[in-house]
Amino acid sequence: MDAKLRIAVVQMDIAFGAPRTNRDKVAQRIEQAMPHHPDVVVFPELWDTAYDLDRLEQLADWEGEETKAFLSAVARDAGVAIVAGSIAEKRSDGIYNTSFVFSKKGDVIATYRKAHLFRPMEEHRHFQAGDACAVYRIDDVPCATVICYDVRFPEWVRTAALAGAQVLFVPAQWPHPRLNHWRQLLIARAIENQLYVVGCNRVGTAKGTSFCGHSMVVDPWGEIVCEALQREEILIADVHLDRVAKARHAIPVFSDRRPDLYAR
Ligand SMILES: NC(=O)CCC(=O)C(=O)O
Repeated sequence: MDAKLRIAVVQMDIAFGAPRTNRDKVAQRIEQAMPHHPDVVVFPELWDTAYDLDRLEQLADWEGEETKAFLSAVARDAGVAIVAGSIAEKRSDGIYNTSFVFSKKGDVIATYRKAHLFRPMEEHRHFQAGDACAVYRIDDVPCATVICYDVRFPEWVRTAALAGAQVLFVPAQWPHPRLNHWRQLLIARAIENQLYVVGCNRVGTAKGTSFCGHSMVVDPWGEIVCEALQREEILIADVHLDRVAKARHAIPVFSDRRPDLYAR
């Protein structure tokens, strides 16, 4: 049987350094998405604090406790899974750019910490890098998350694909003037790994940086299923796993790989 997921991609502006305001907005957006009956709702990168890096120490959520309490209740009450973009998570060894995933029952089913820190935006001065790929299941569909700059690393996305992911979520705060990179990279990762890619970017400006939106869902053949403009929007898309199987059957990239030839 064709496994299917209905995904709501929430493209939104993020209030700078204001987690409470942003939490309220996230709850509102879930309410707005629910009449479309999504199985999963996805949010952008650092939707709680934005890039308020100077105040990150005071704003970061200790072990994600507040975020988990909040989103676990929202997911359970609404009966929807949540790929919670990412938040600033404080831990004993530093602050991480962390994505939690919640099941429809409100359980935390995955934790992914951004592995590649984006130096042009000073991430390396404020965050610790994660070092583990996370593959998880939403309604039996194998999914993975990478965060924004991570998508520039084909080896990392391949790691998730080899671990079984068939839907890849990419929460982001991707700015101009690299809209073209954002779009092309999402499409390239979908084609080369023959999986769905769900990019969820923010819009708005912060400290003179303008974020380019254009969240999109790309199918395993590299076709754009839907794409947002540069404004607040909720995209709704159905992903069908039989399309992953068909693409992989038509061009057997995974069985034709030659890892013996590839540099590490
Ligand atoms: N938040 C980020 O990781 C930004 C990545 C980015 O802009 C890029 O060009 O890569």
